[in-house]
Amino acid sequence: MIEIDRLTKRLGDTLIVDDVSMVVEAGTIAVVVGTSGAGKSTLLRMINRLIAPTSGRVLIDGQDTMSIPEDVLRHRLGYVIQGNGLFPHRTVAGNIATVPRLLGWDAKRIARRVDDLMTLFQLDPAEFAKKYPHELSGGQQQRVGVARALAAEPALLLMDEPFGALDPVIRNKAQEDLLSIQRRFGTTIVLVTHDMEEAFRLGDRIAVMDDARLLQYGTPAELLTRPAGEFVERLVGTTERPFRLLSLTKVKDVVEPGTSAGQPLDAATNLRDALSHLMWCGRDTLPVSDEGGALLGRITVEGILAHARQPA
Ligand SMILES: Nc1ncnc2c1ncn2[C@@H]1O[C@H](COP(=O)(O)OP(=O)(O)OP(=O)(O)O)[C@@H](O)[C@H]1O
Repeated sequence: MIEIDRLTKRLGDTLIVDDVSMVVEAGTIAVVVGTSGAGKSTLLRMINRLIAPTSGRVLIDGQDTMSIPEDVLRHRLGYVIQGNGLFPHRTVAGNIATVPRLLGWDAKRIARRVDDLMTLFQLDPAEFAKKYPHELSGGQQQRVGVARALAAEPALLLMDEPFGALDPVIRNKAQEDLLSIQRRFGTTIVLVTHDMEEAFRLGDRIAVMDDARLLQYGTPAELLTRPAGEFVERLVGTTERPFRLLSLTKVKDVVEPGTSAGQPLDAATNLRDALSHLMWCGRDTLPVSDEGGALLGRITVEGILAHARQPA
């Protein structure tokens, strides 16, 4: 768990981060969004003490970070920066092995970990381990950047626009990879992004910053249904709001009794995808099944729209 307690950064007369408090529960993802220059990166860097706060504190699992030696802290907190920051003269394997080497892991354990991570990120070790960053595409470089940050199995991961340079298709894939890794290891993540779609997709909670201050910190549903003011409302997007709300609910939550013709939809599908699927197939209704294939009932366009009008 990360507790940010009245954290402030002042440079001269300018407040870069102004009295920000928020708690990131263990095993969850907090996404920080906001305008350019709002102080997001500075907030993130104060968590791992790359930037010293003017006042306030950060507690990690109850321990004040000021009482943890800086190098120990940085090894405990994985950190992924904009544009990946890979070492150009180290191979892919060498880059991923950086922190485990610093921590003195034995060679076998490092090799196994590098191999596992490369496989997880769909970079075939036989093909990529000995390549250098400049021989990779932008998307592959970013995946190596995330793999490197995860190498020493940090319980906490700080990510500053980690997928900023990726095109939309690879970006989706990278987000999926991150979510599956986060679920597998129960990693606690603080991620900064400009992309509201990304925030809604990844965030258990979203922090909205503007002009050095934290305007709201809440679940995606809270931001959509109870925005704390006009700025948050505009940022979460008035026109996309019904669709964002739909993407927060699963088919299993609005399944109706009854049967229907057609190929069943998986109950874990979100309502936004379900609606576009129904429209694509030109149907008003489809059966719903669980992951084992057992039929649970049906979903209707009418039921989805009723939910969009009246979110739970
Ligand atoms: N070392 C510094 N000296 C002077 N000003 C700084 C310094 N570091 C940051 N700032 C200013 O503080 C403000 C916040 O910067 P920060 O990078 O935290 O914002 P951000 O929300 O991450 O922005 P972006 O989304 O553009 O990356 C900016 O106006 C920036 O110019």
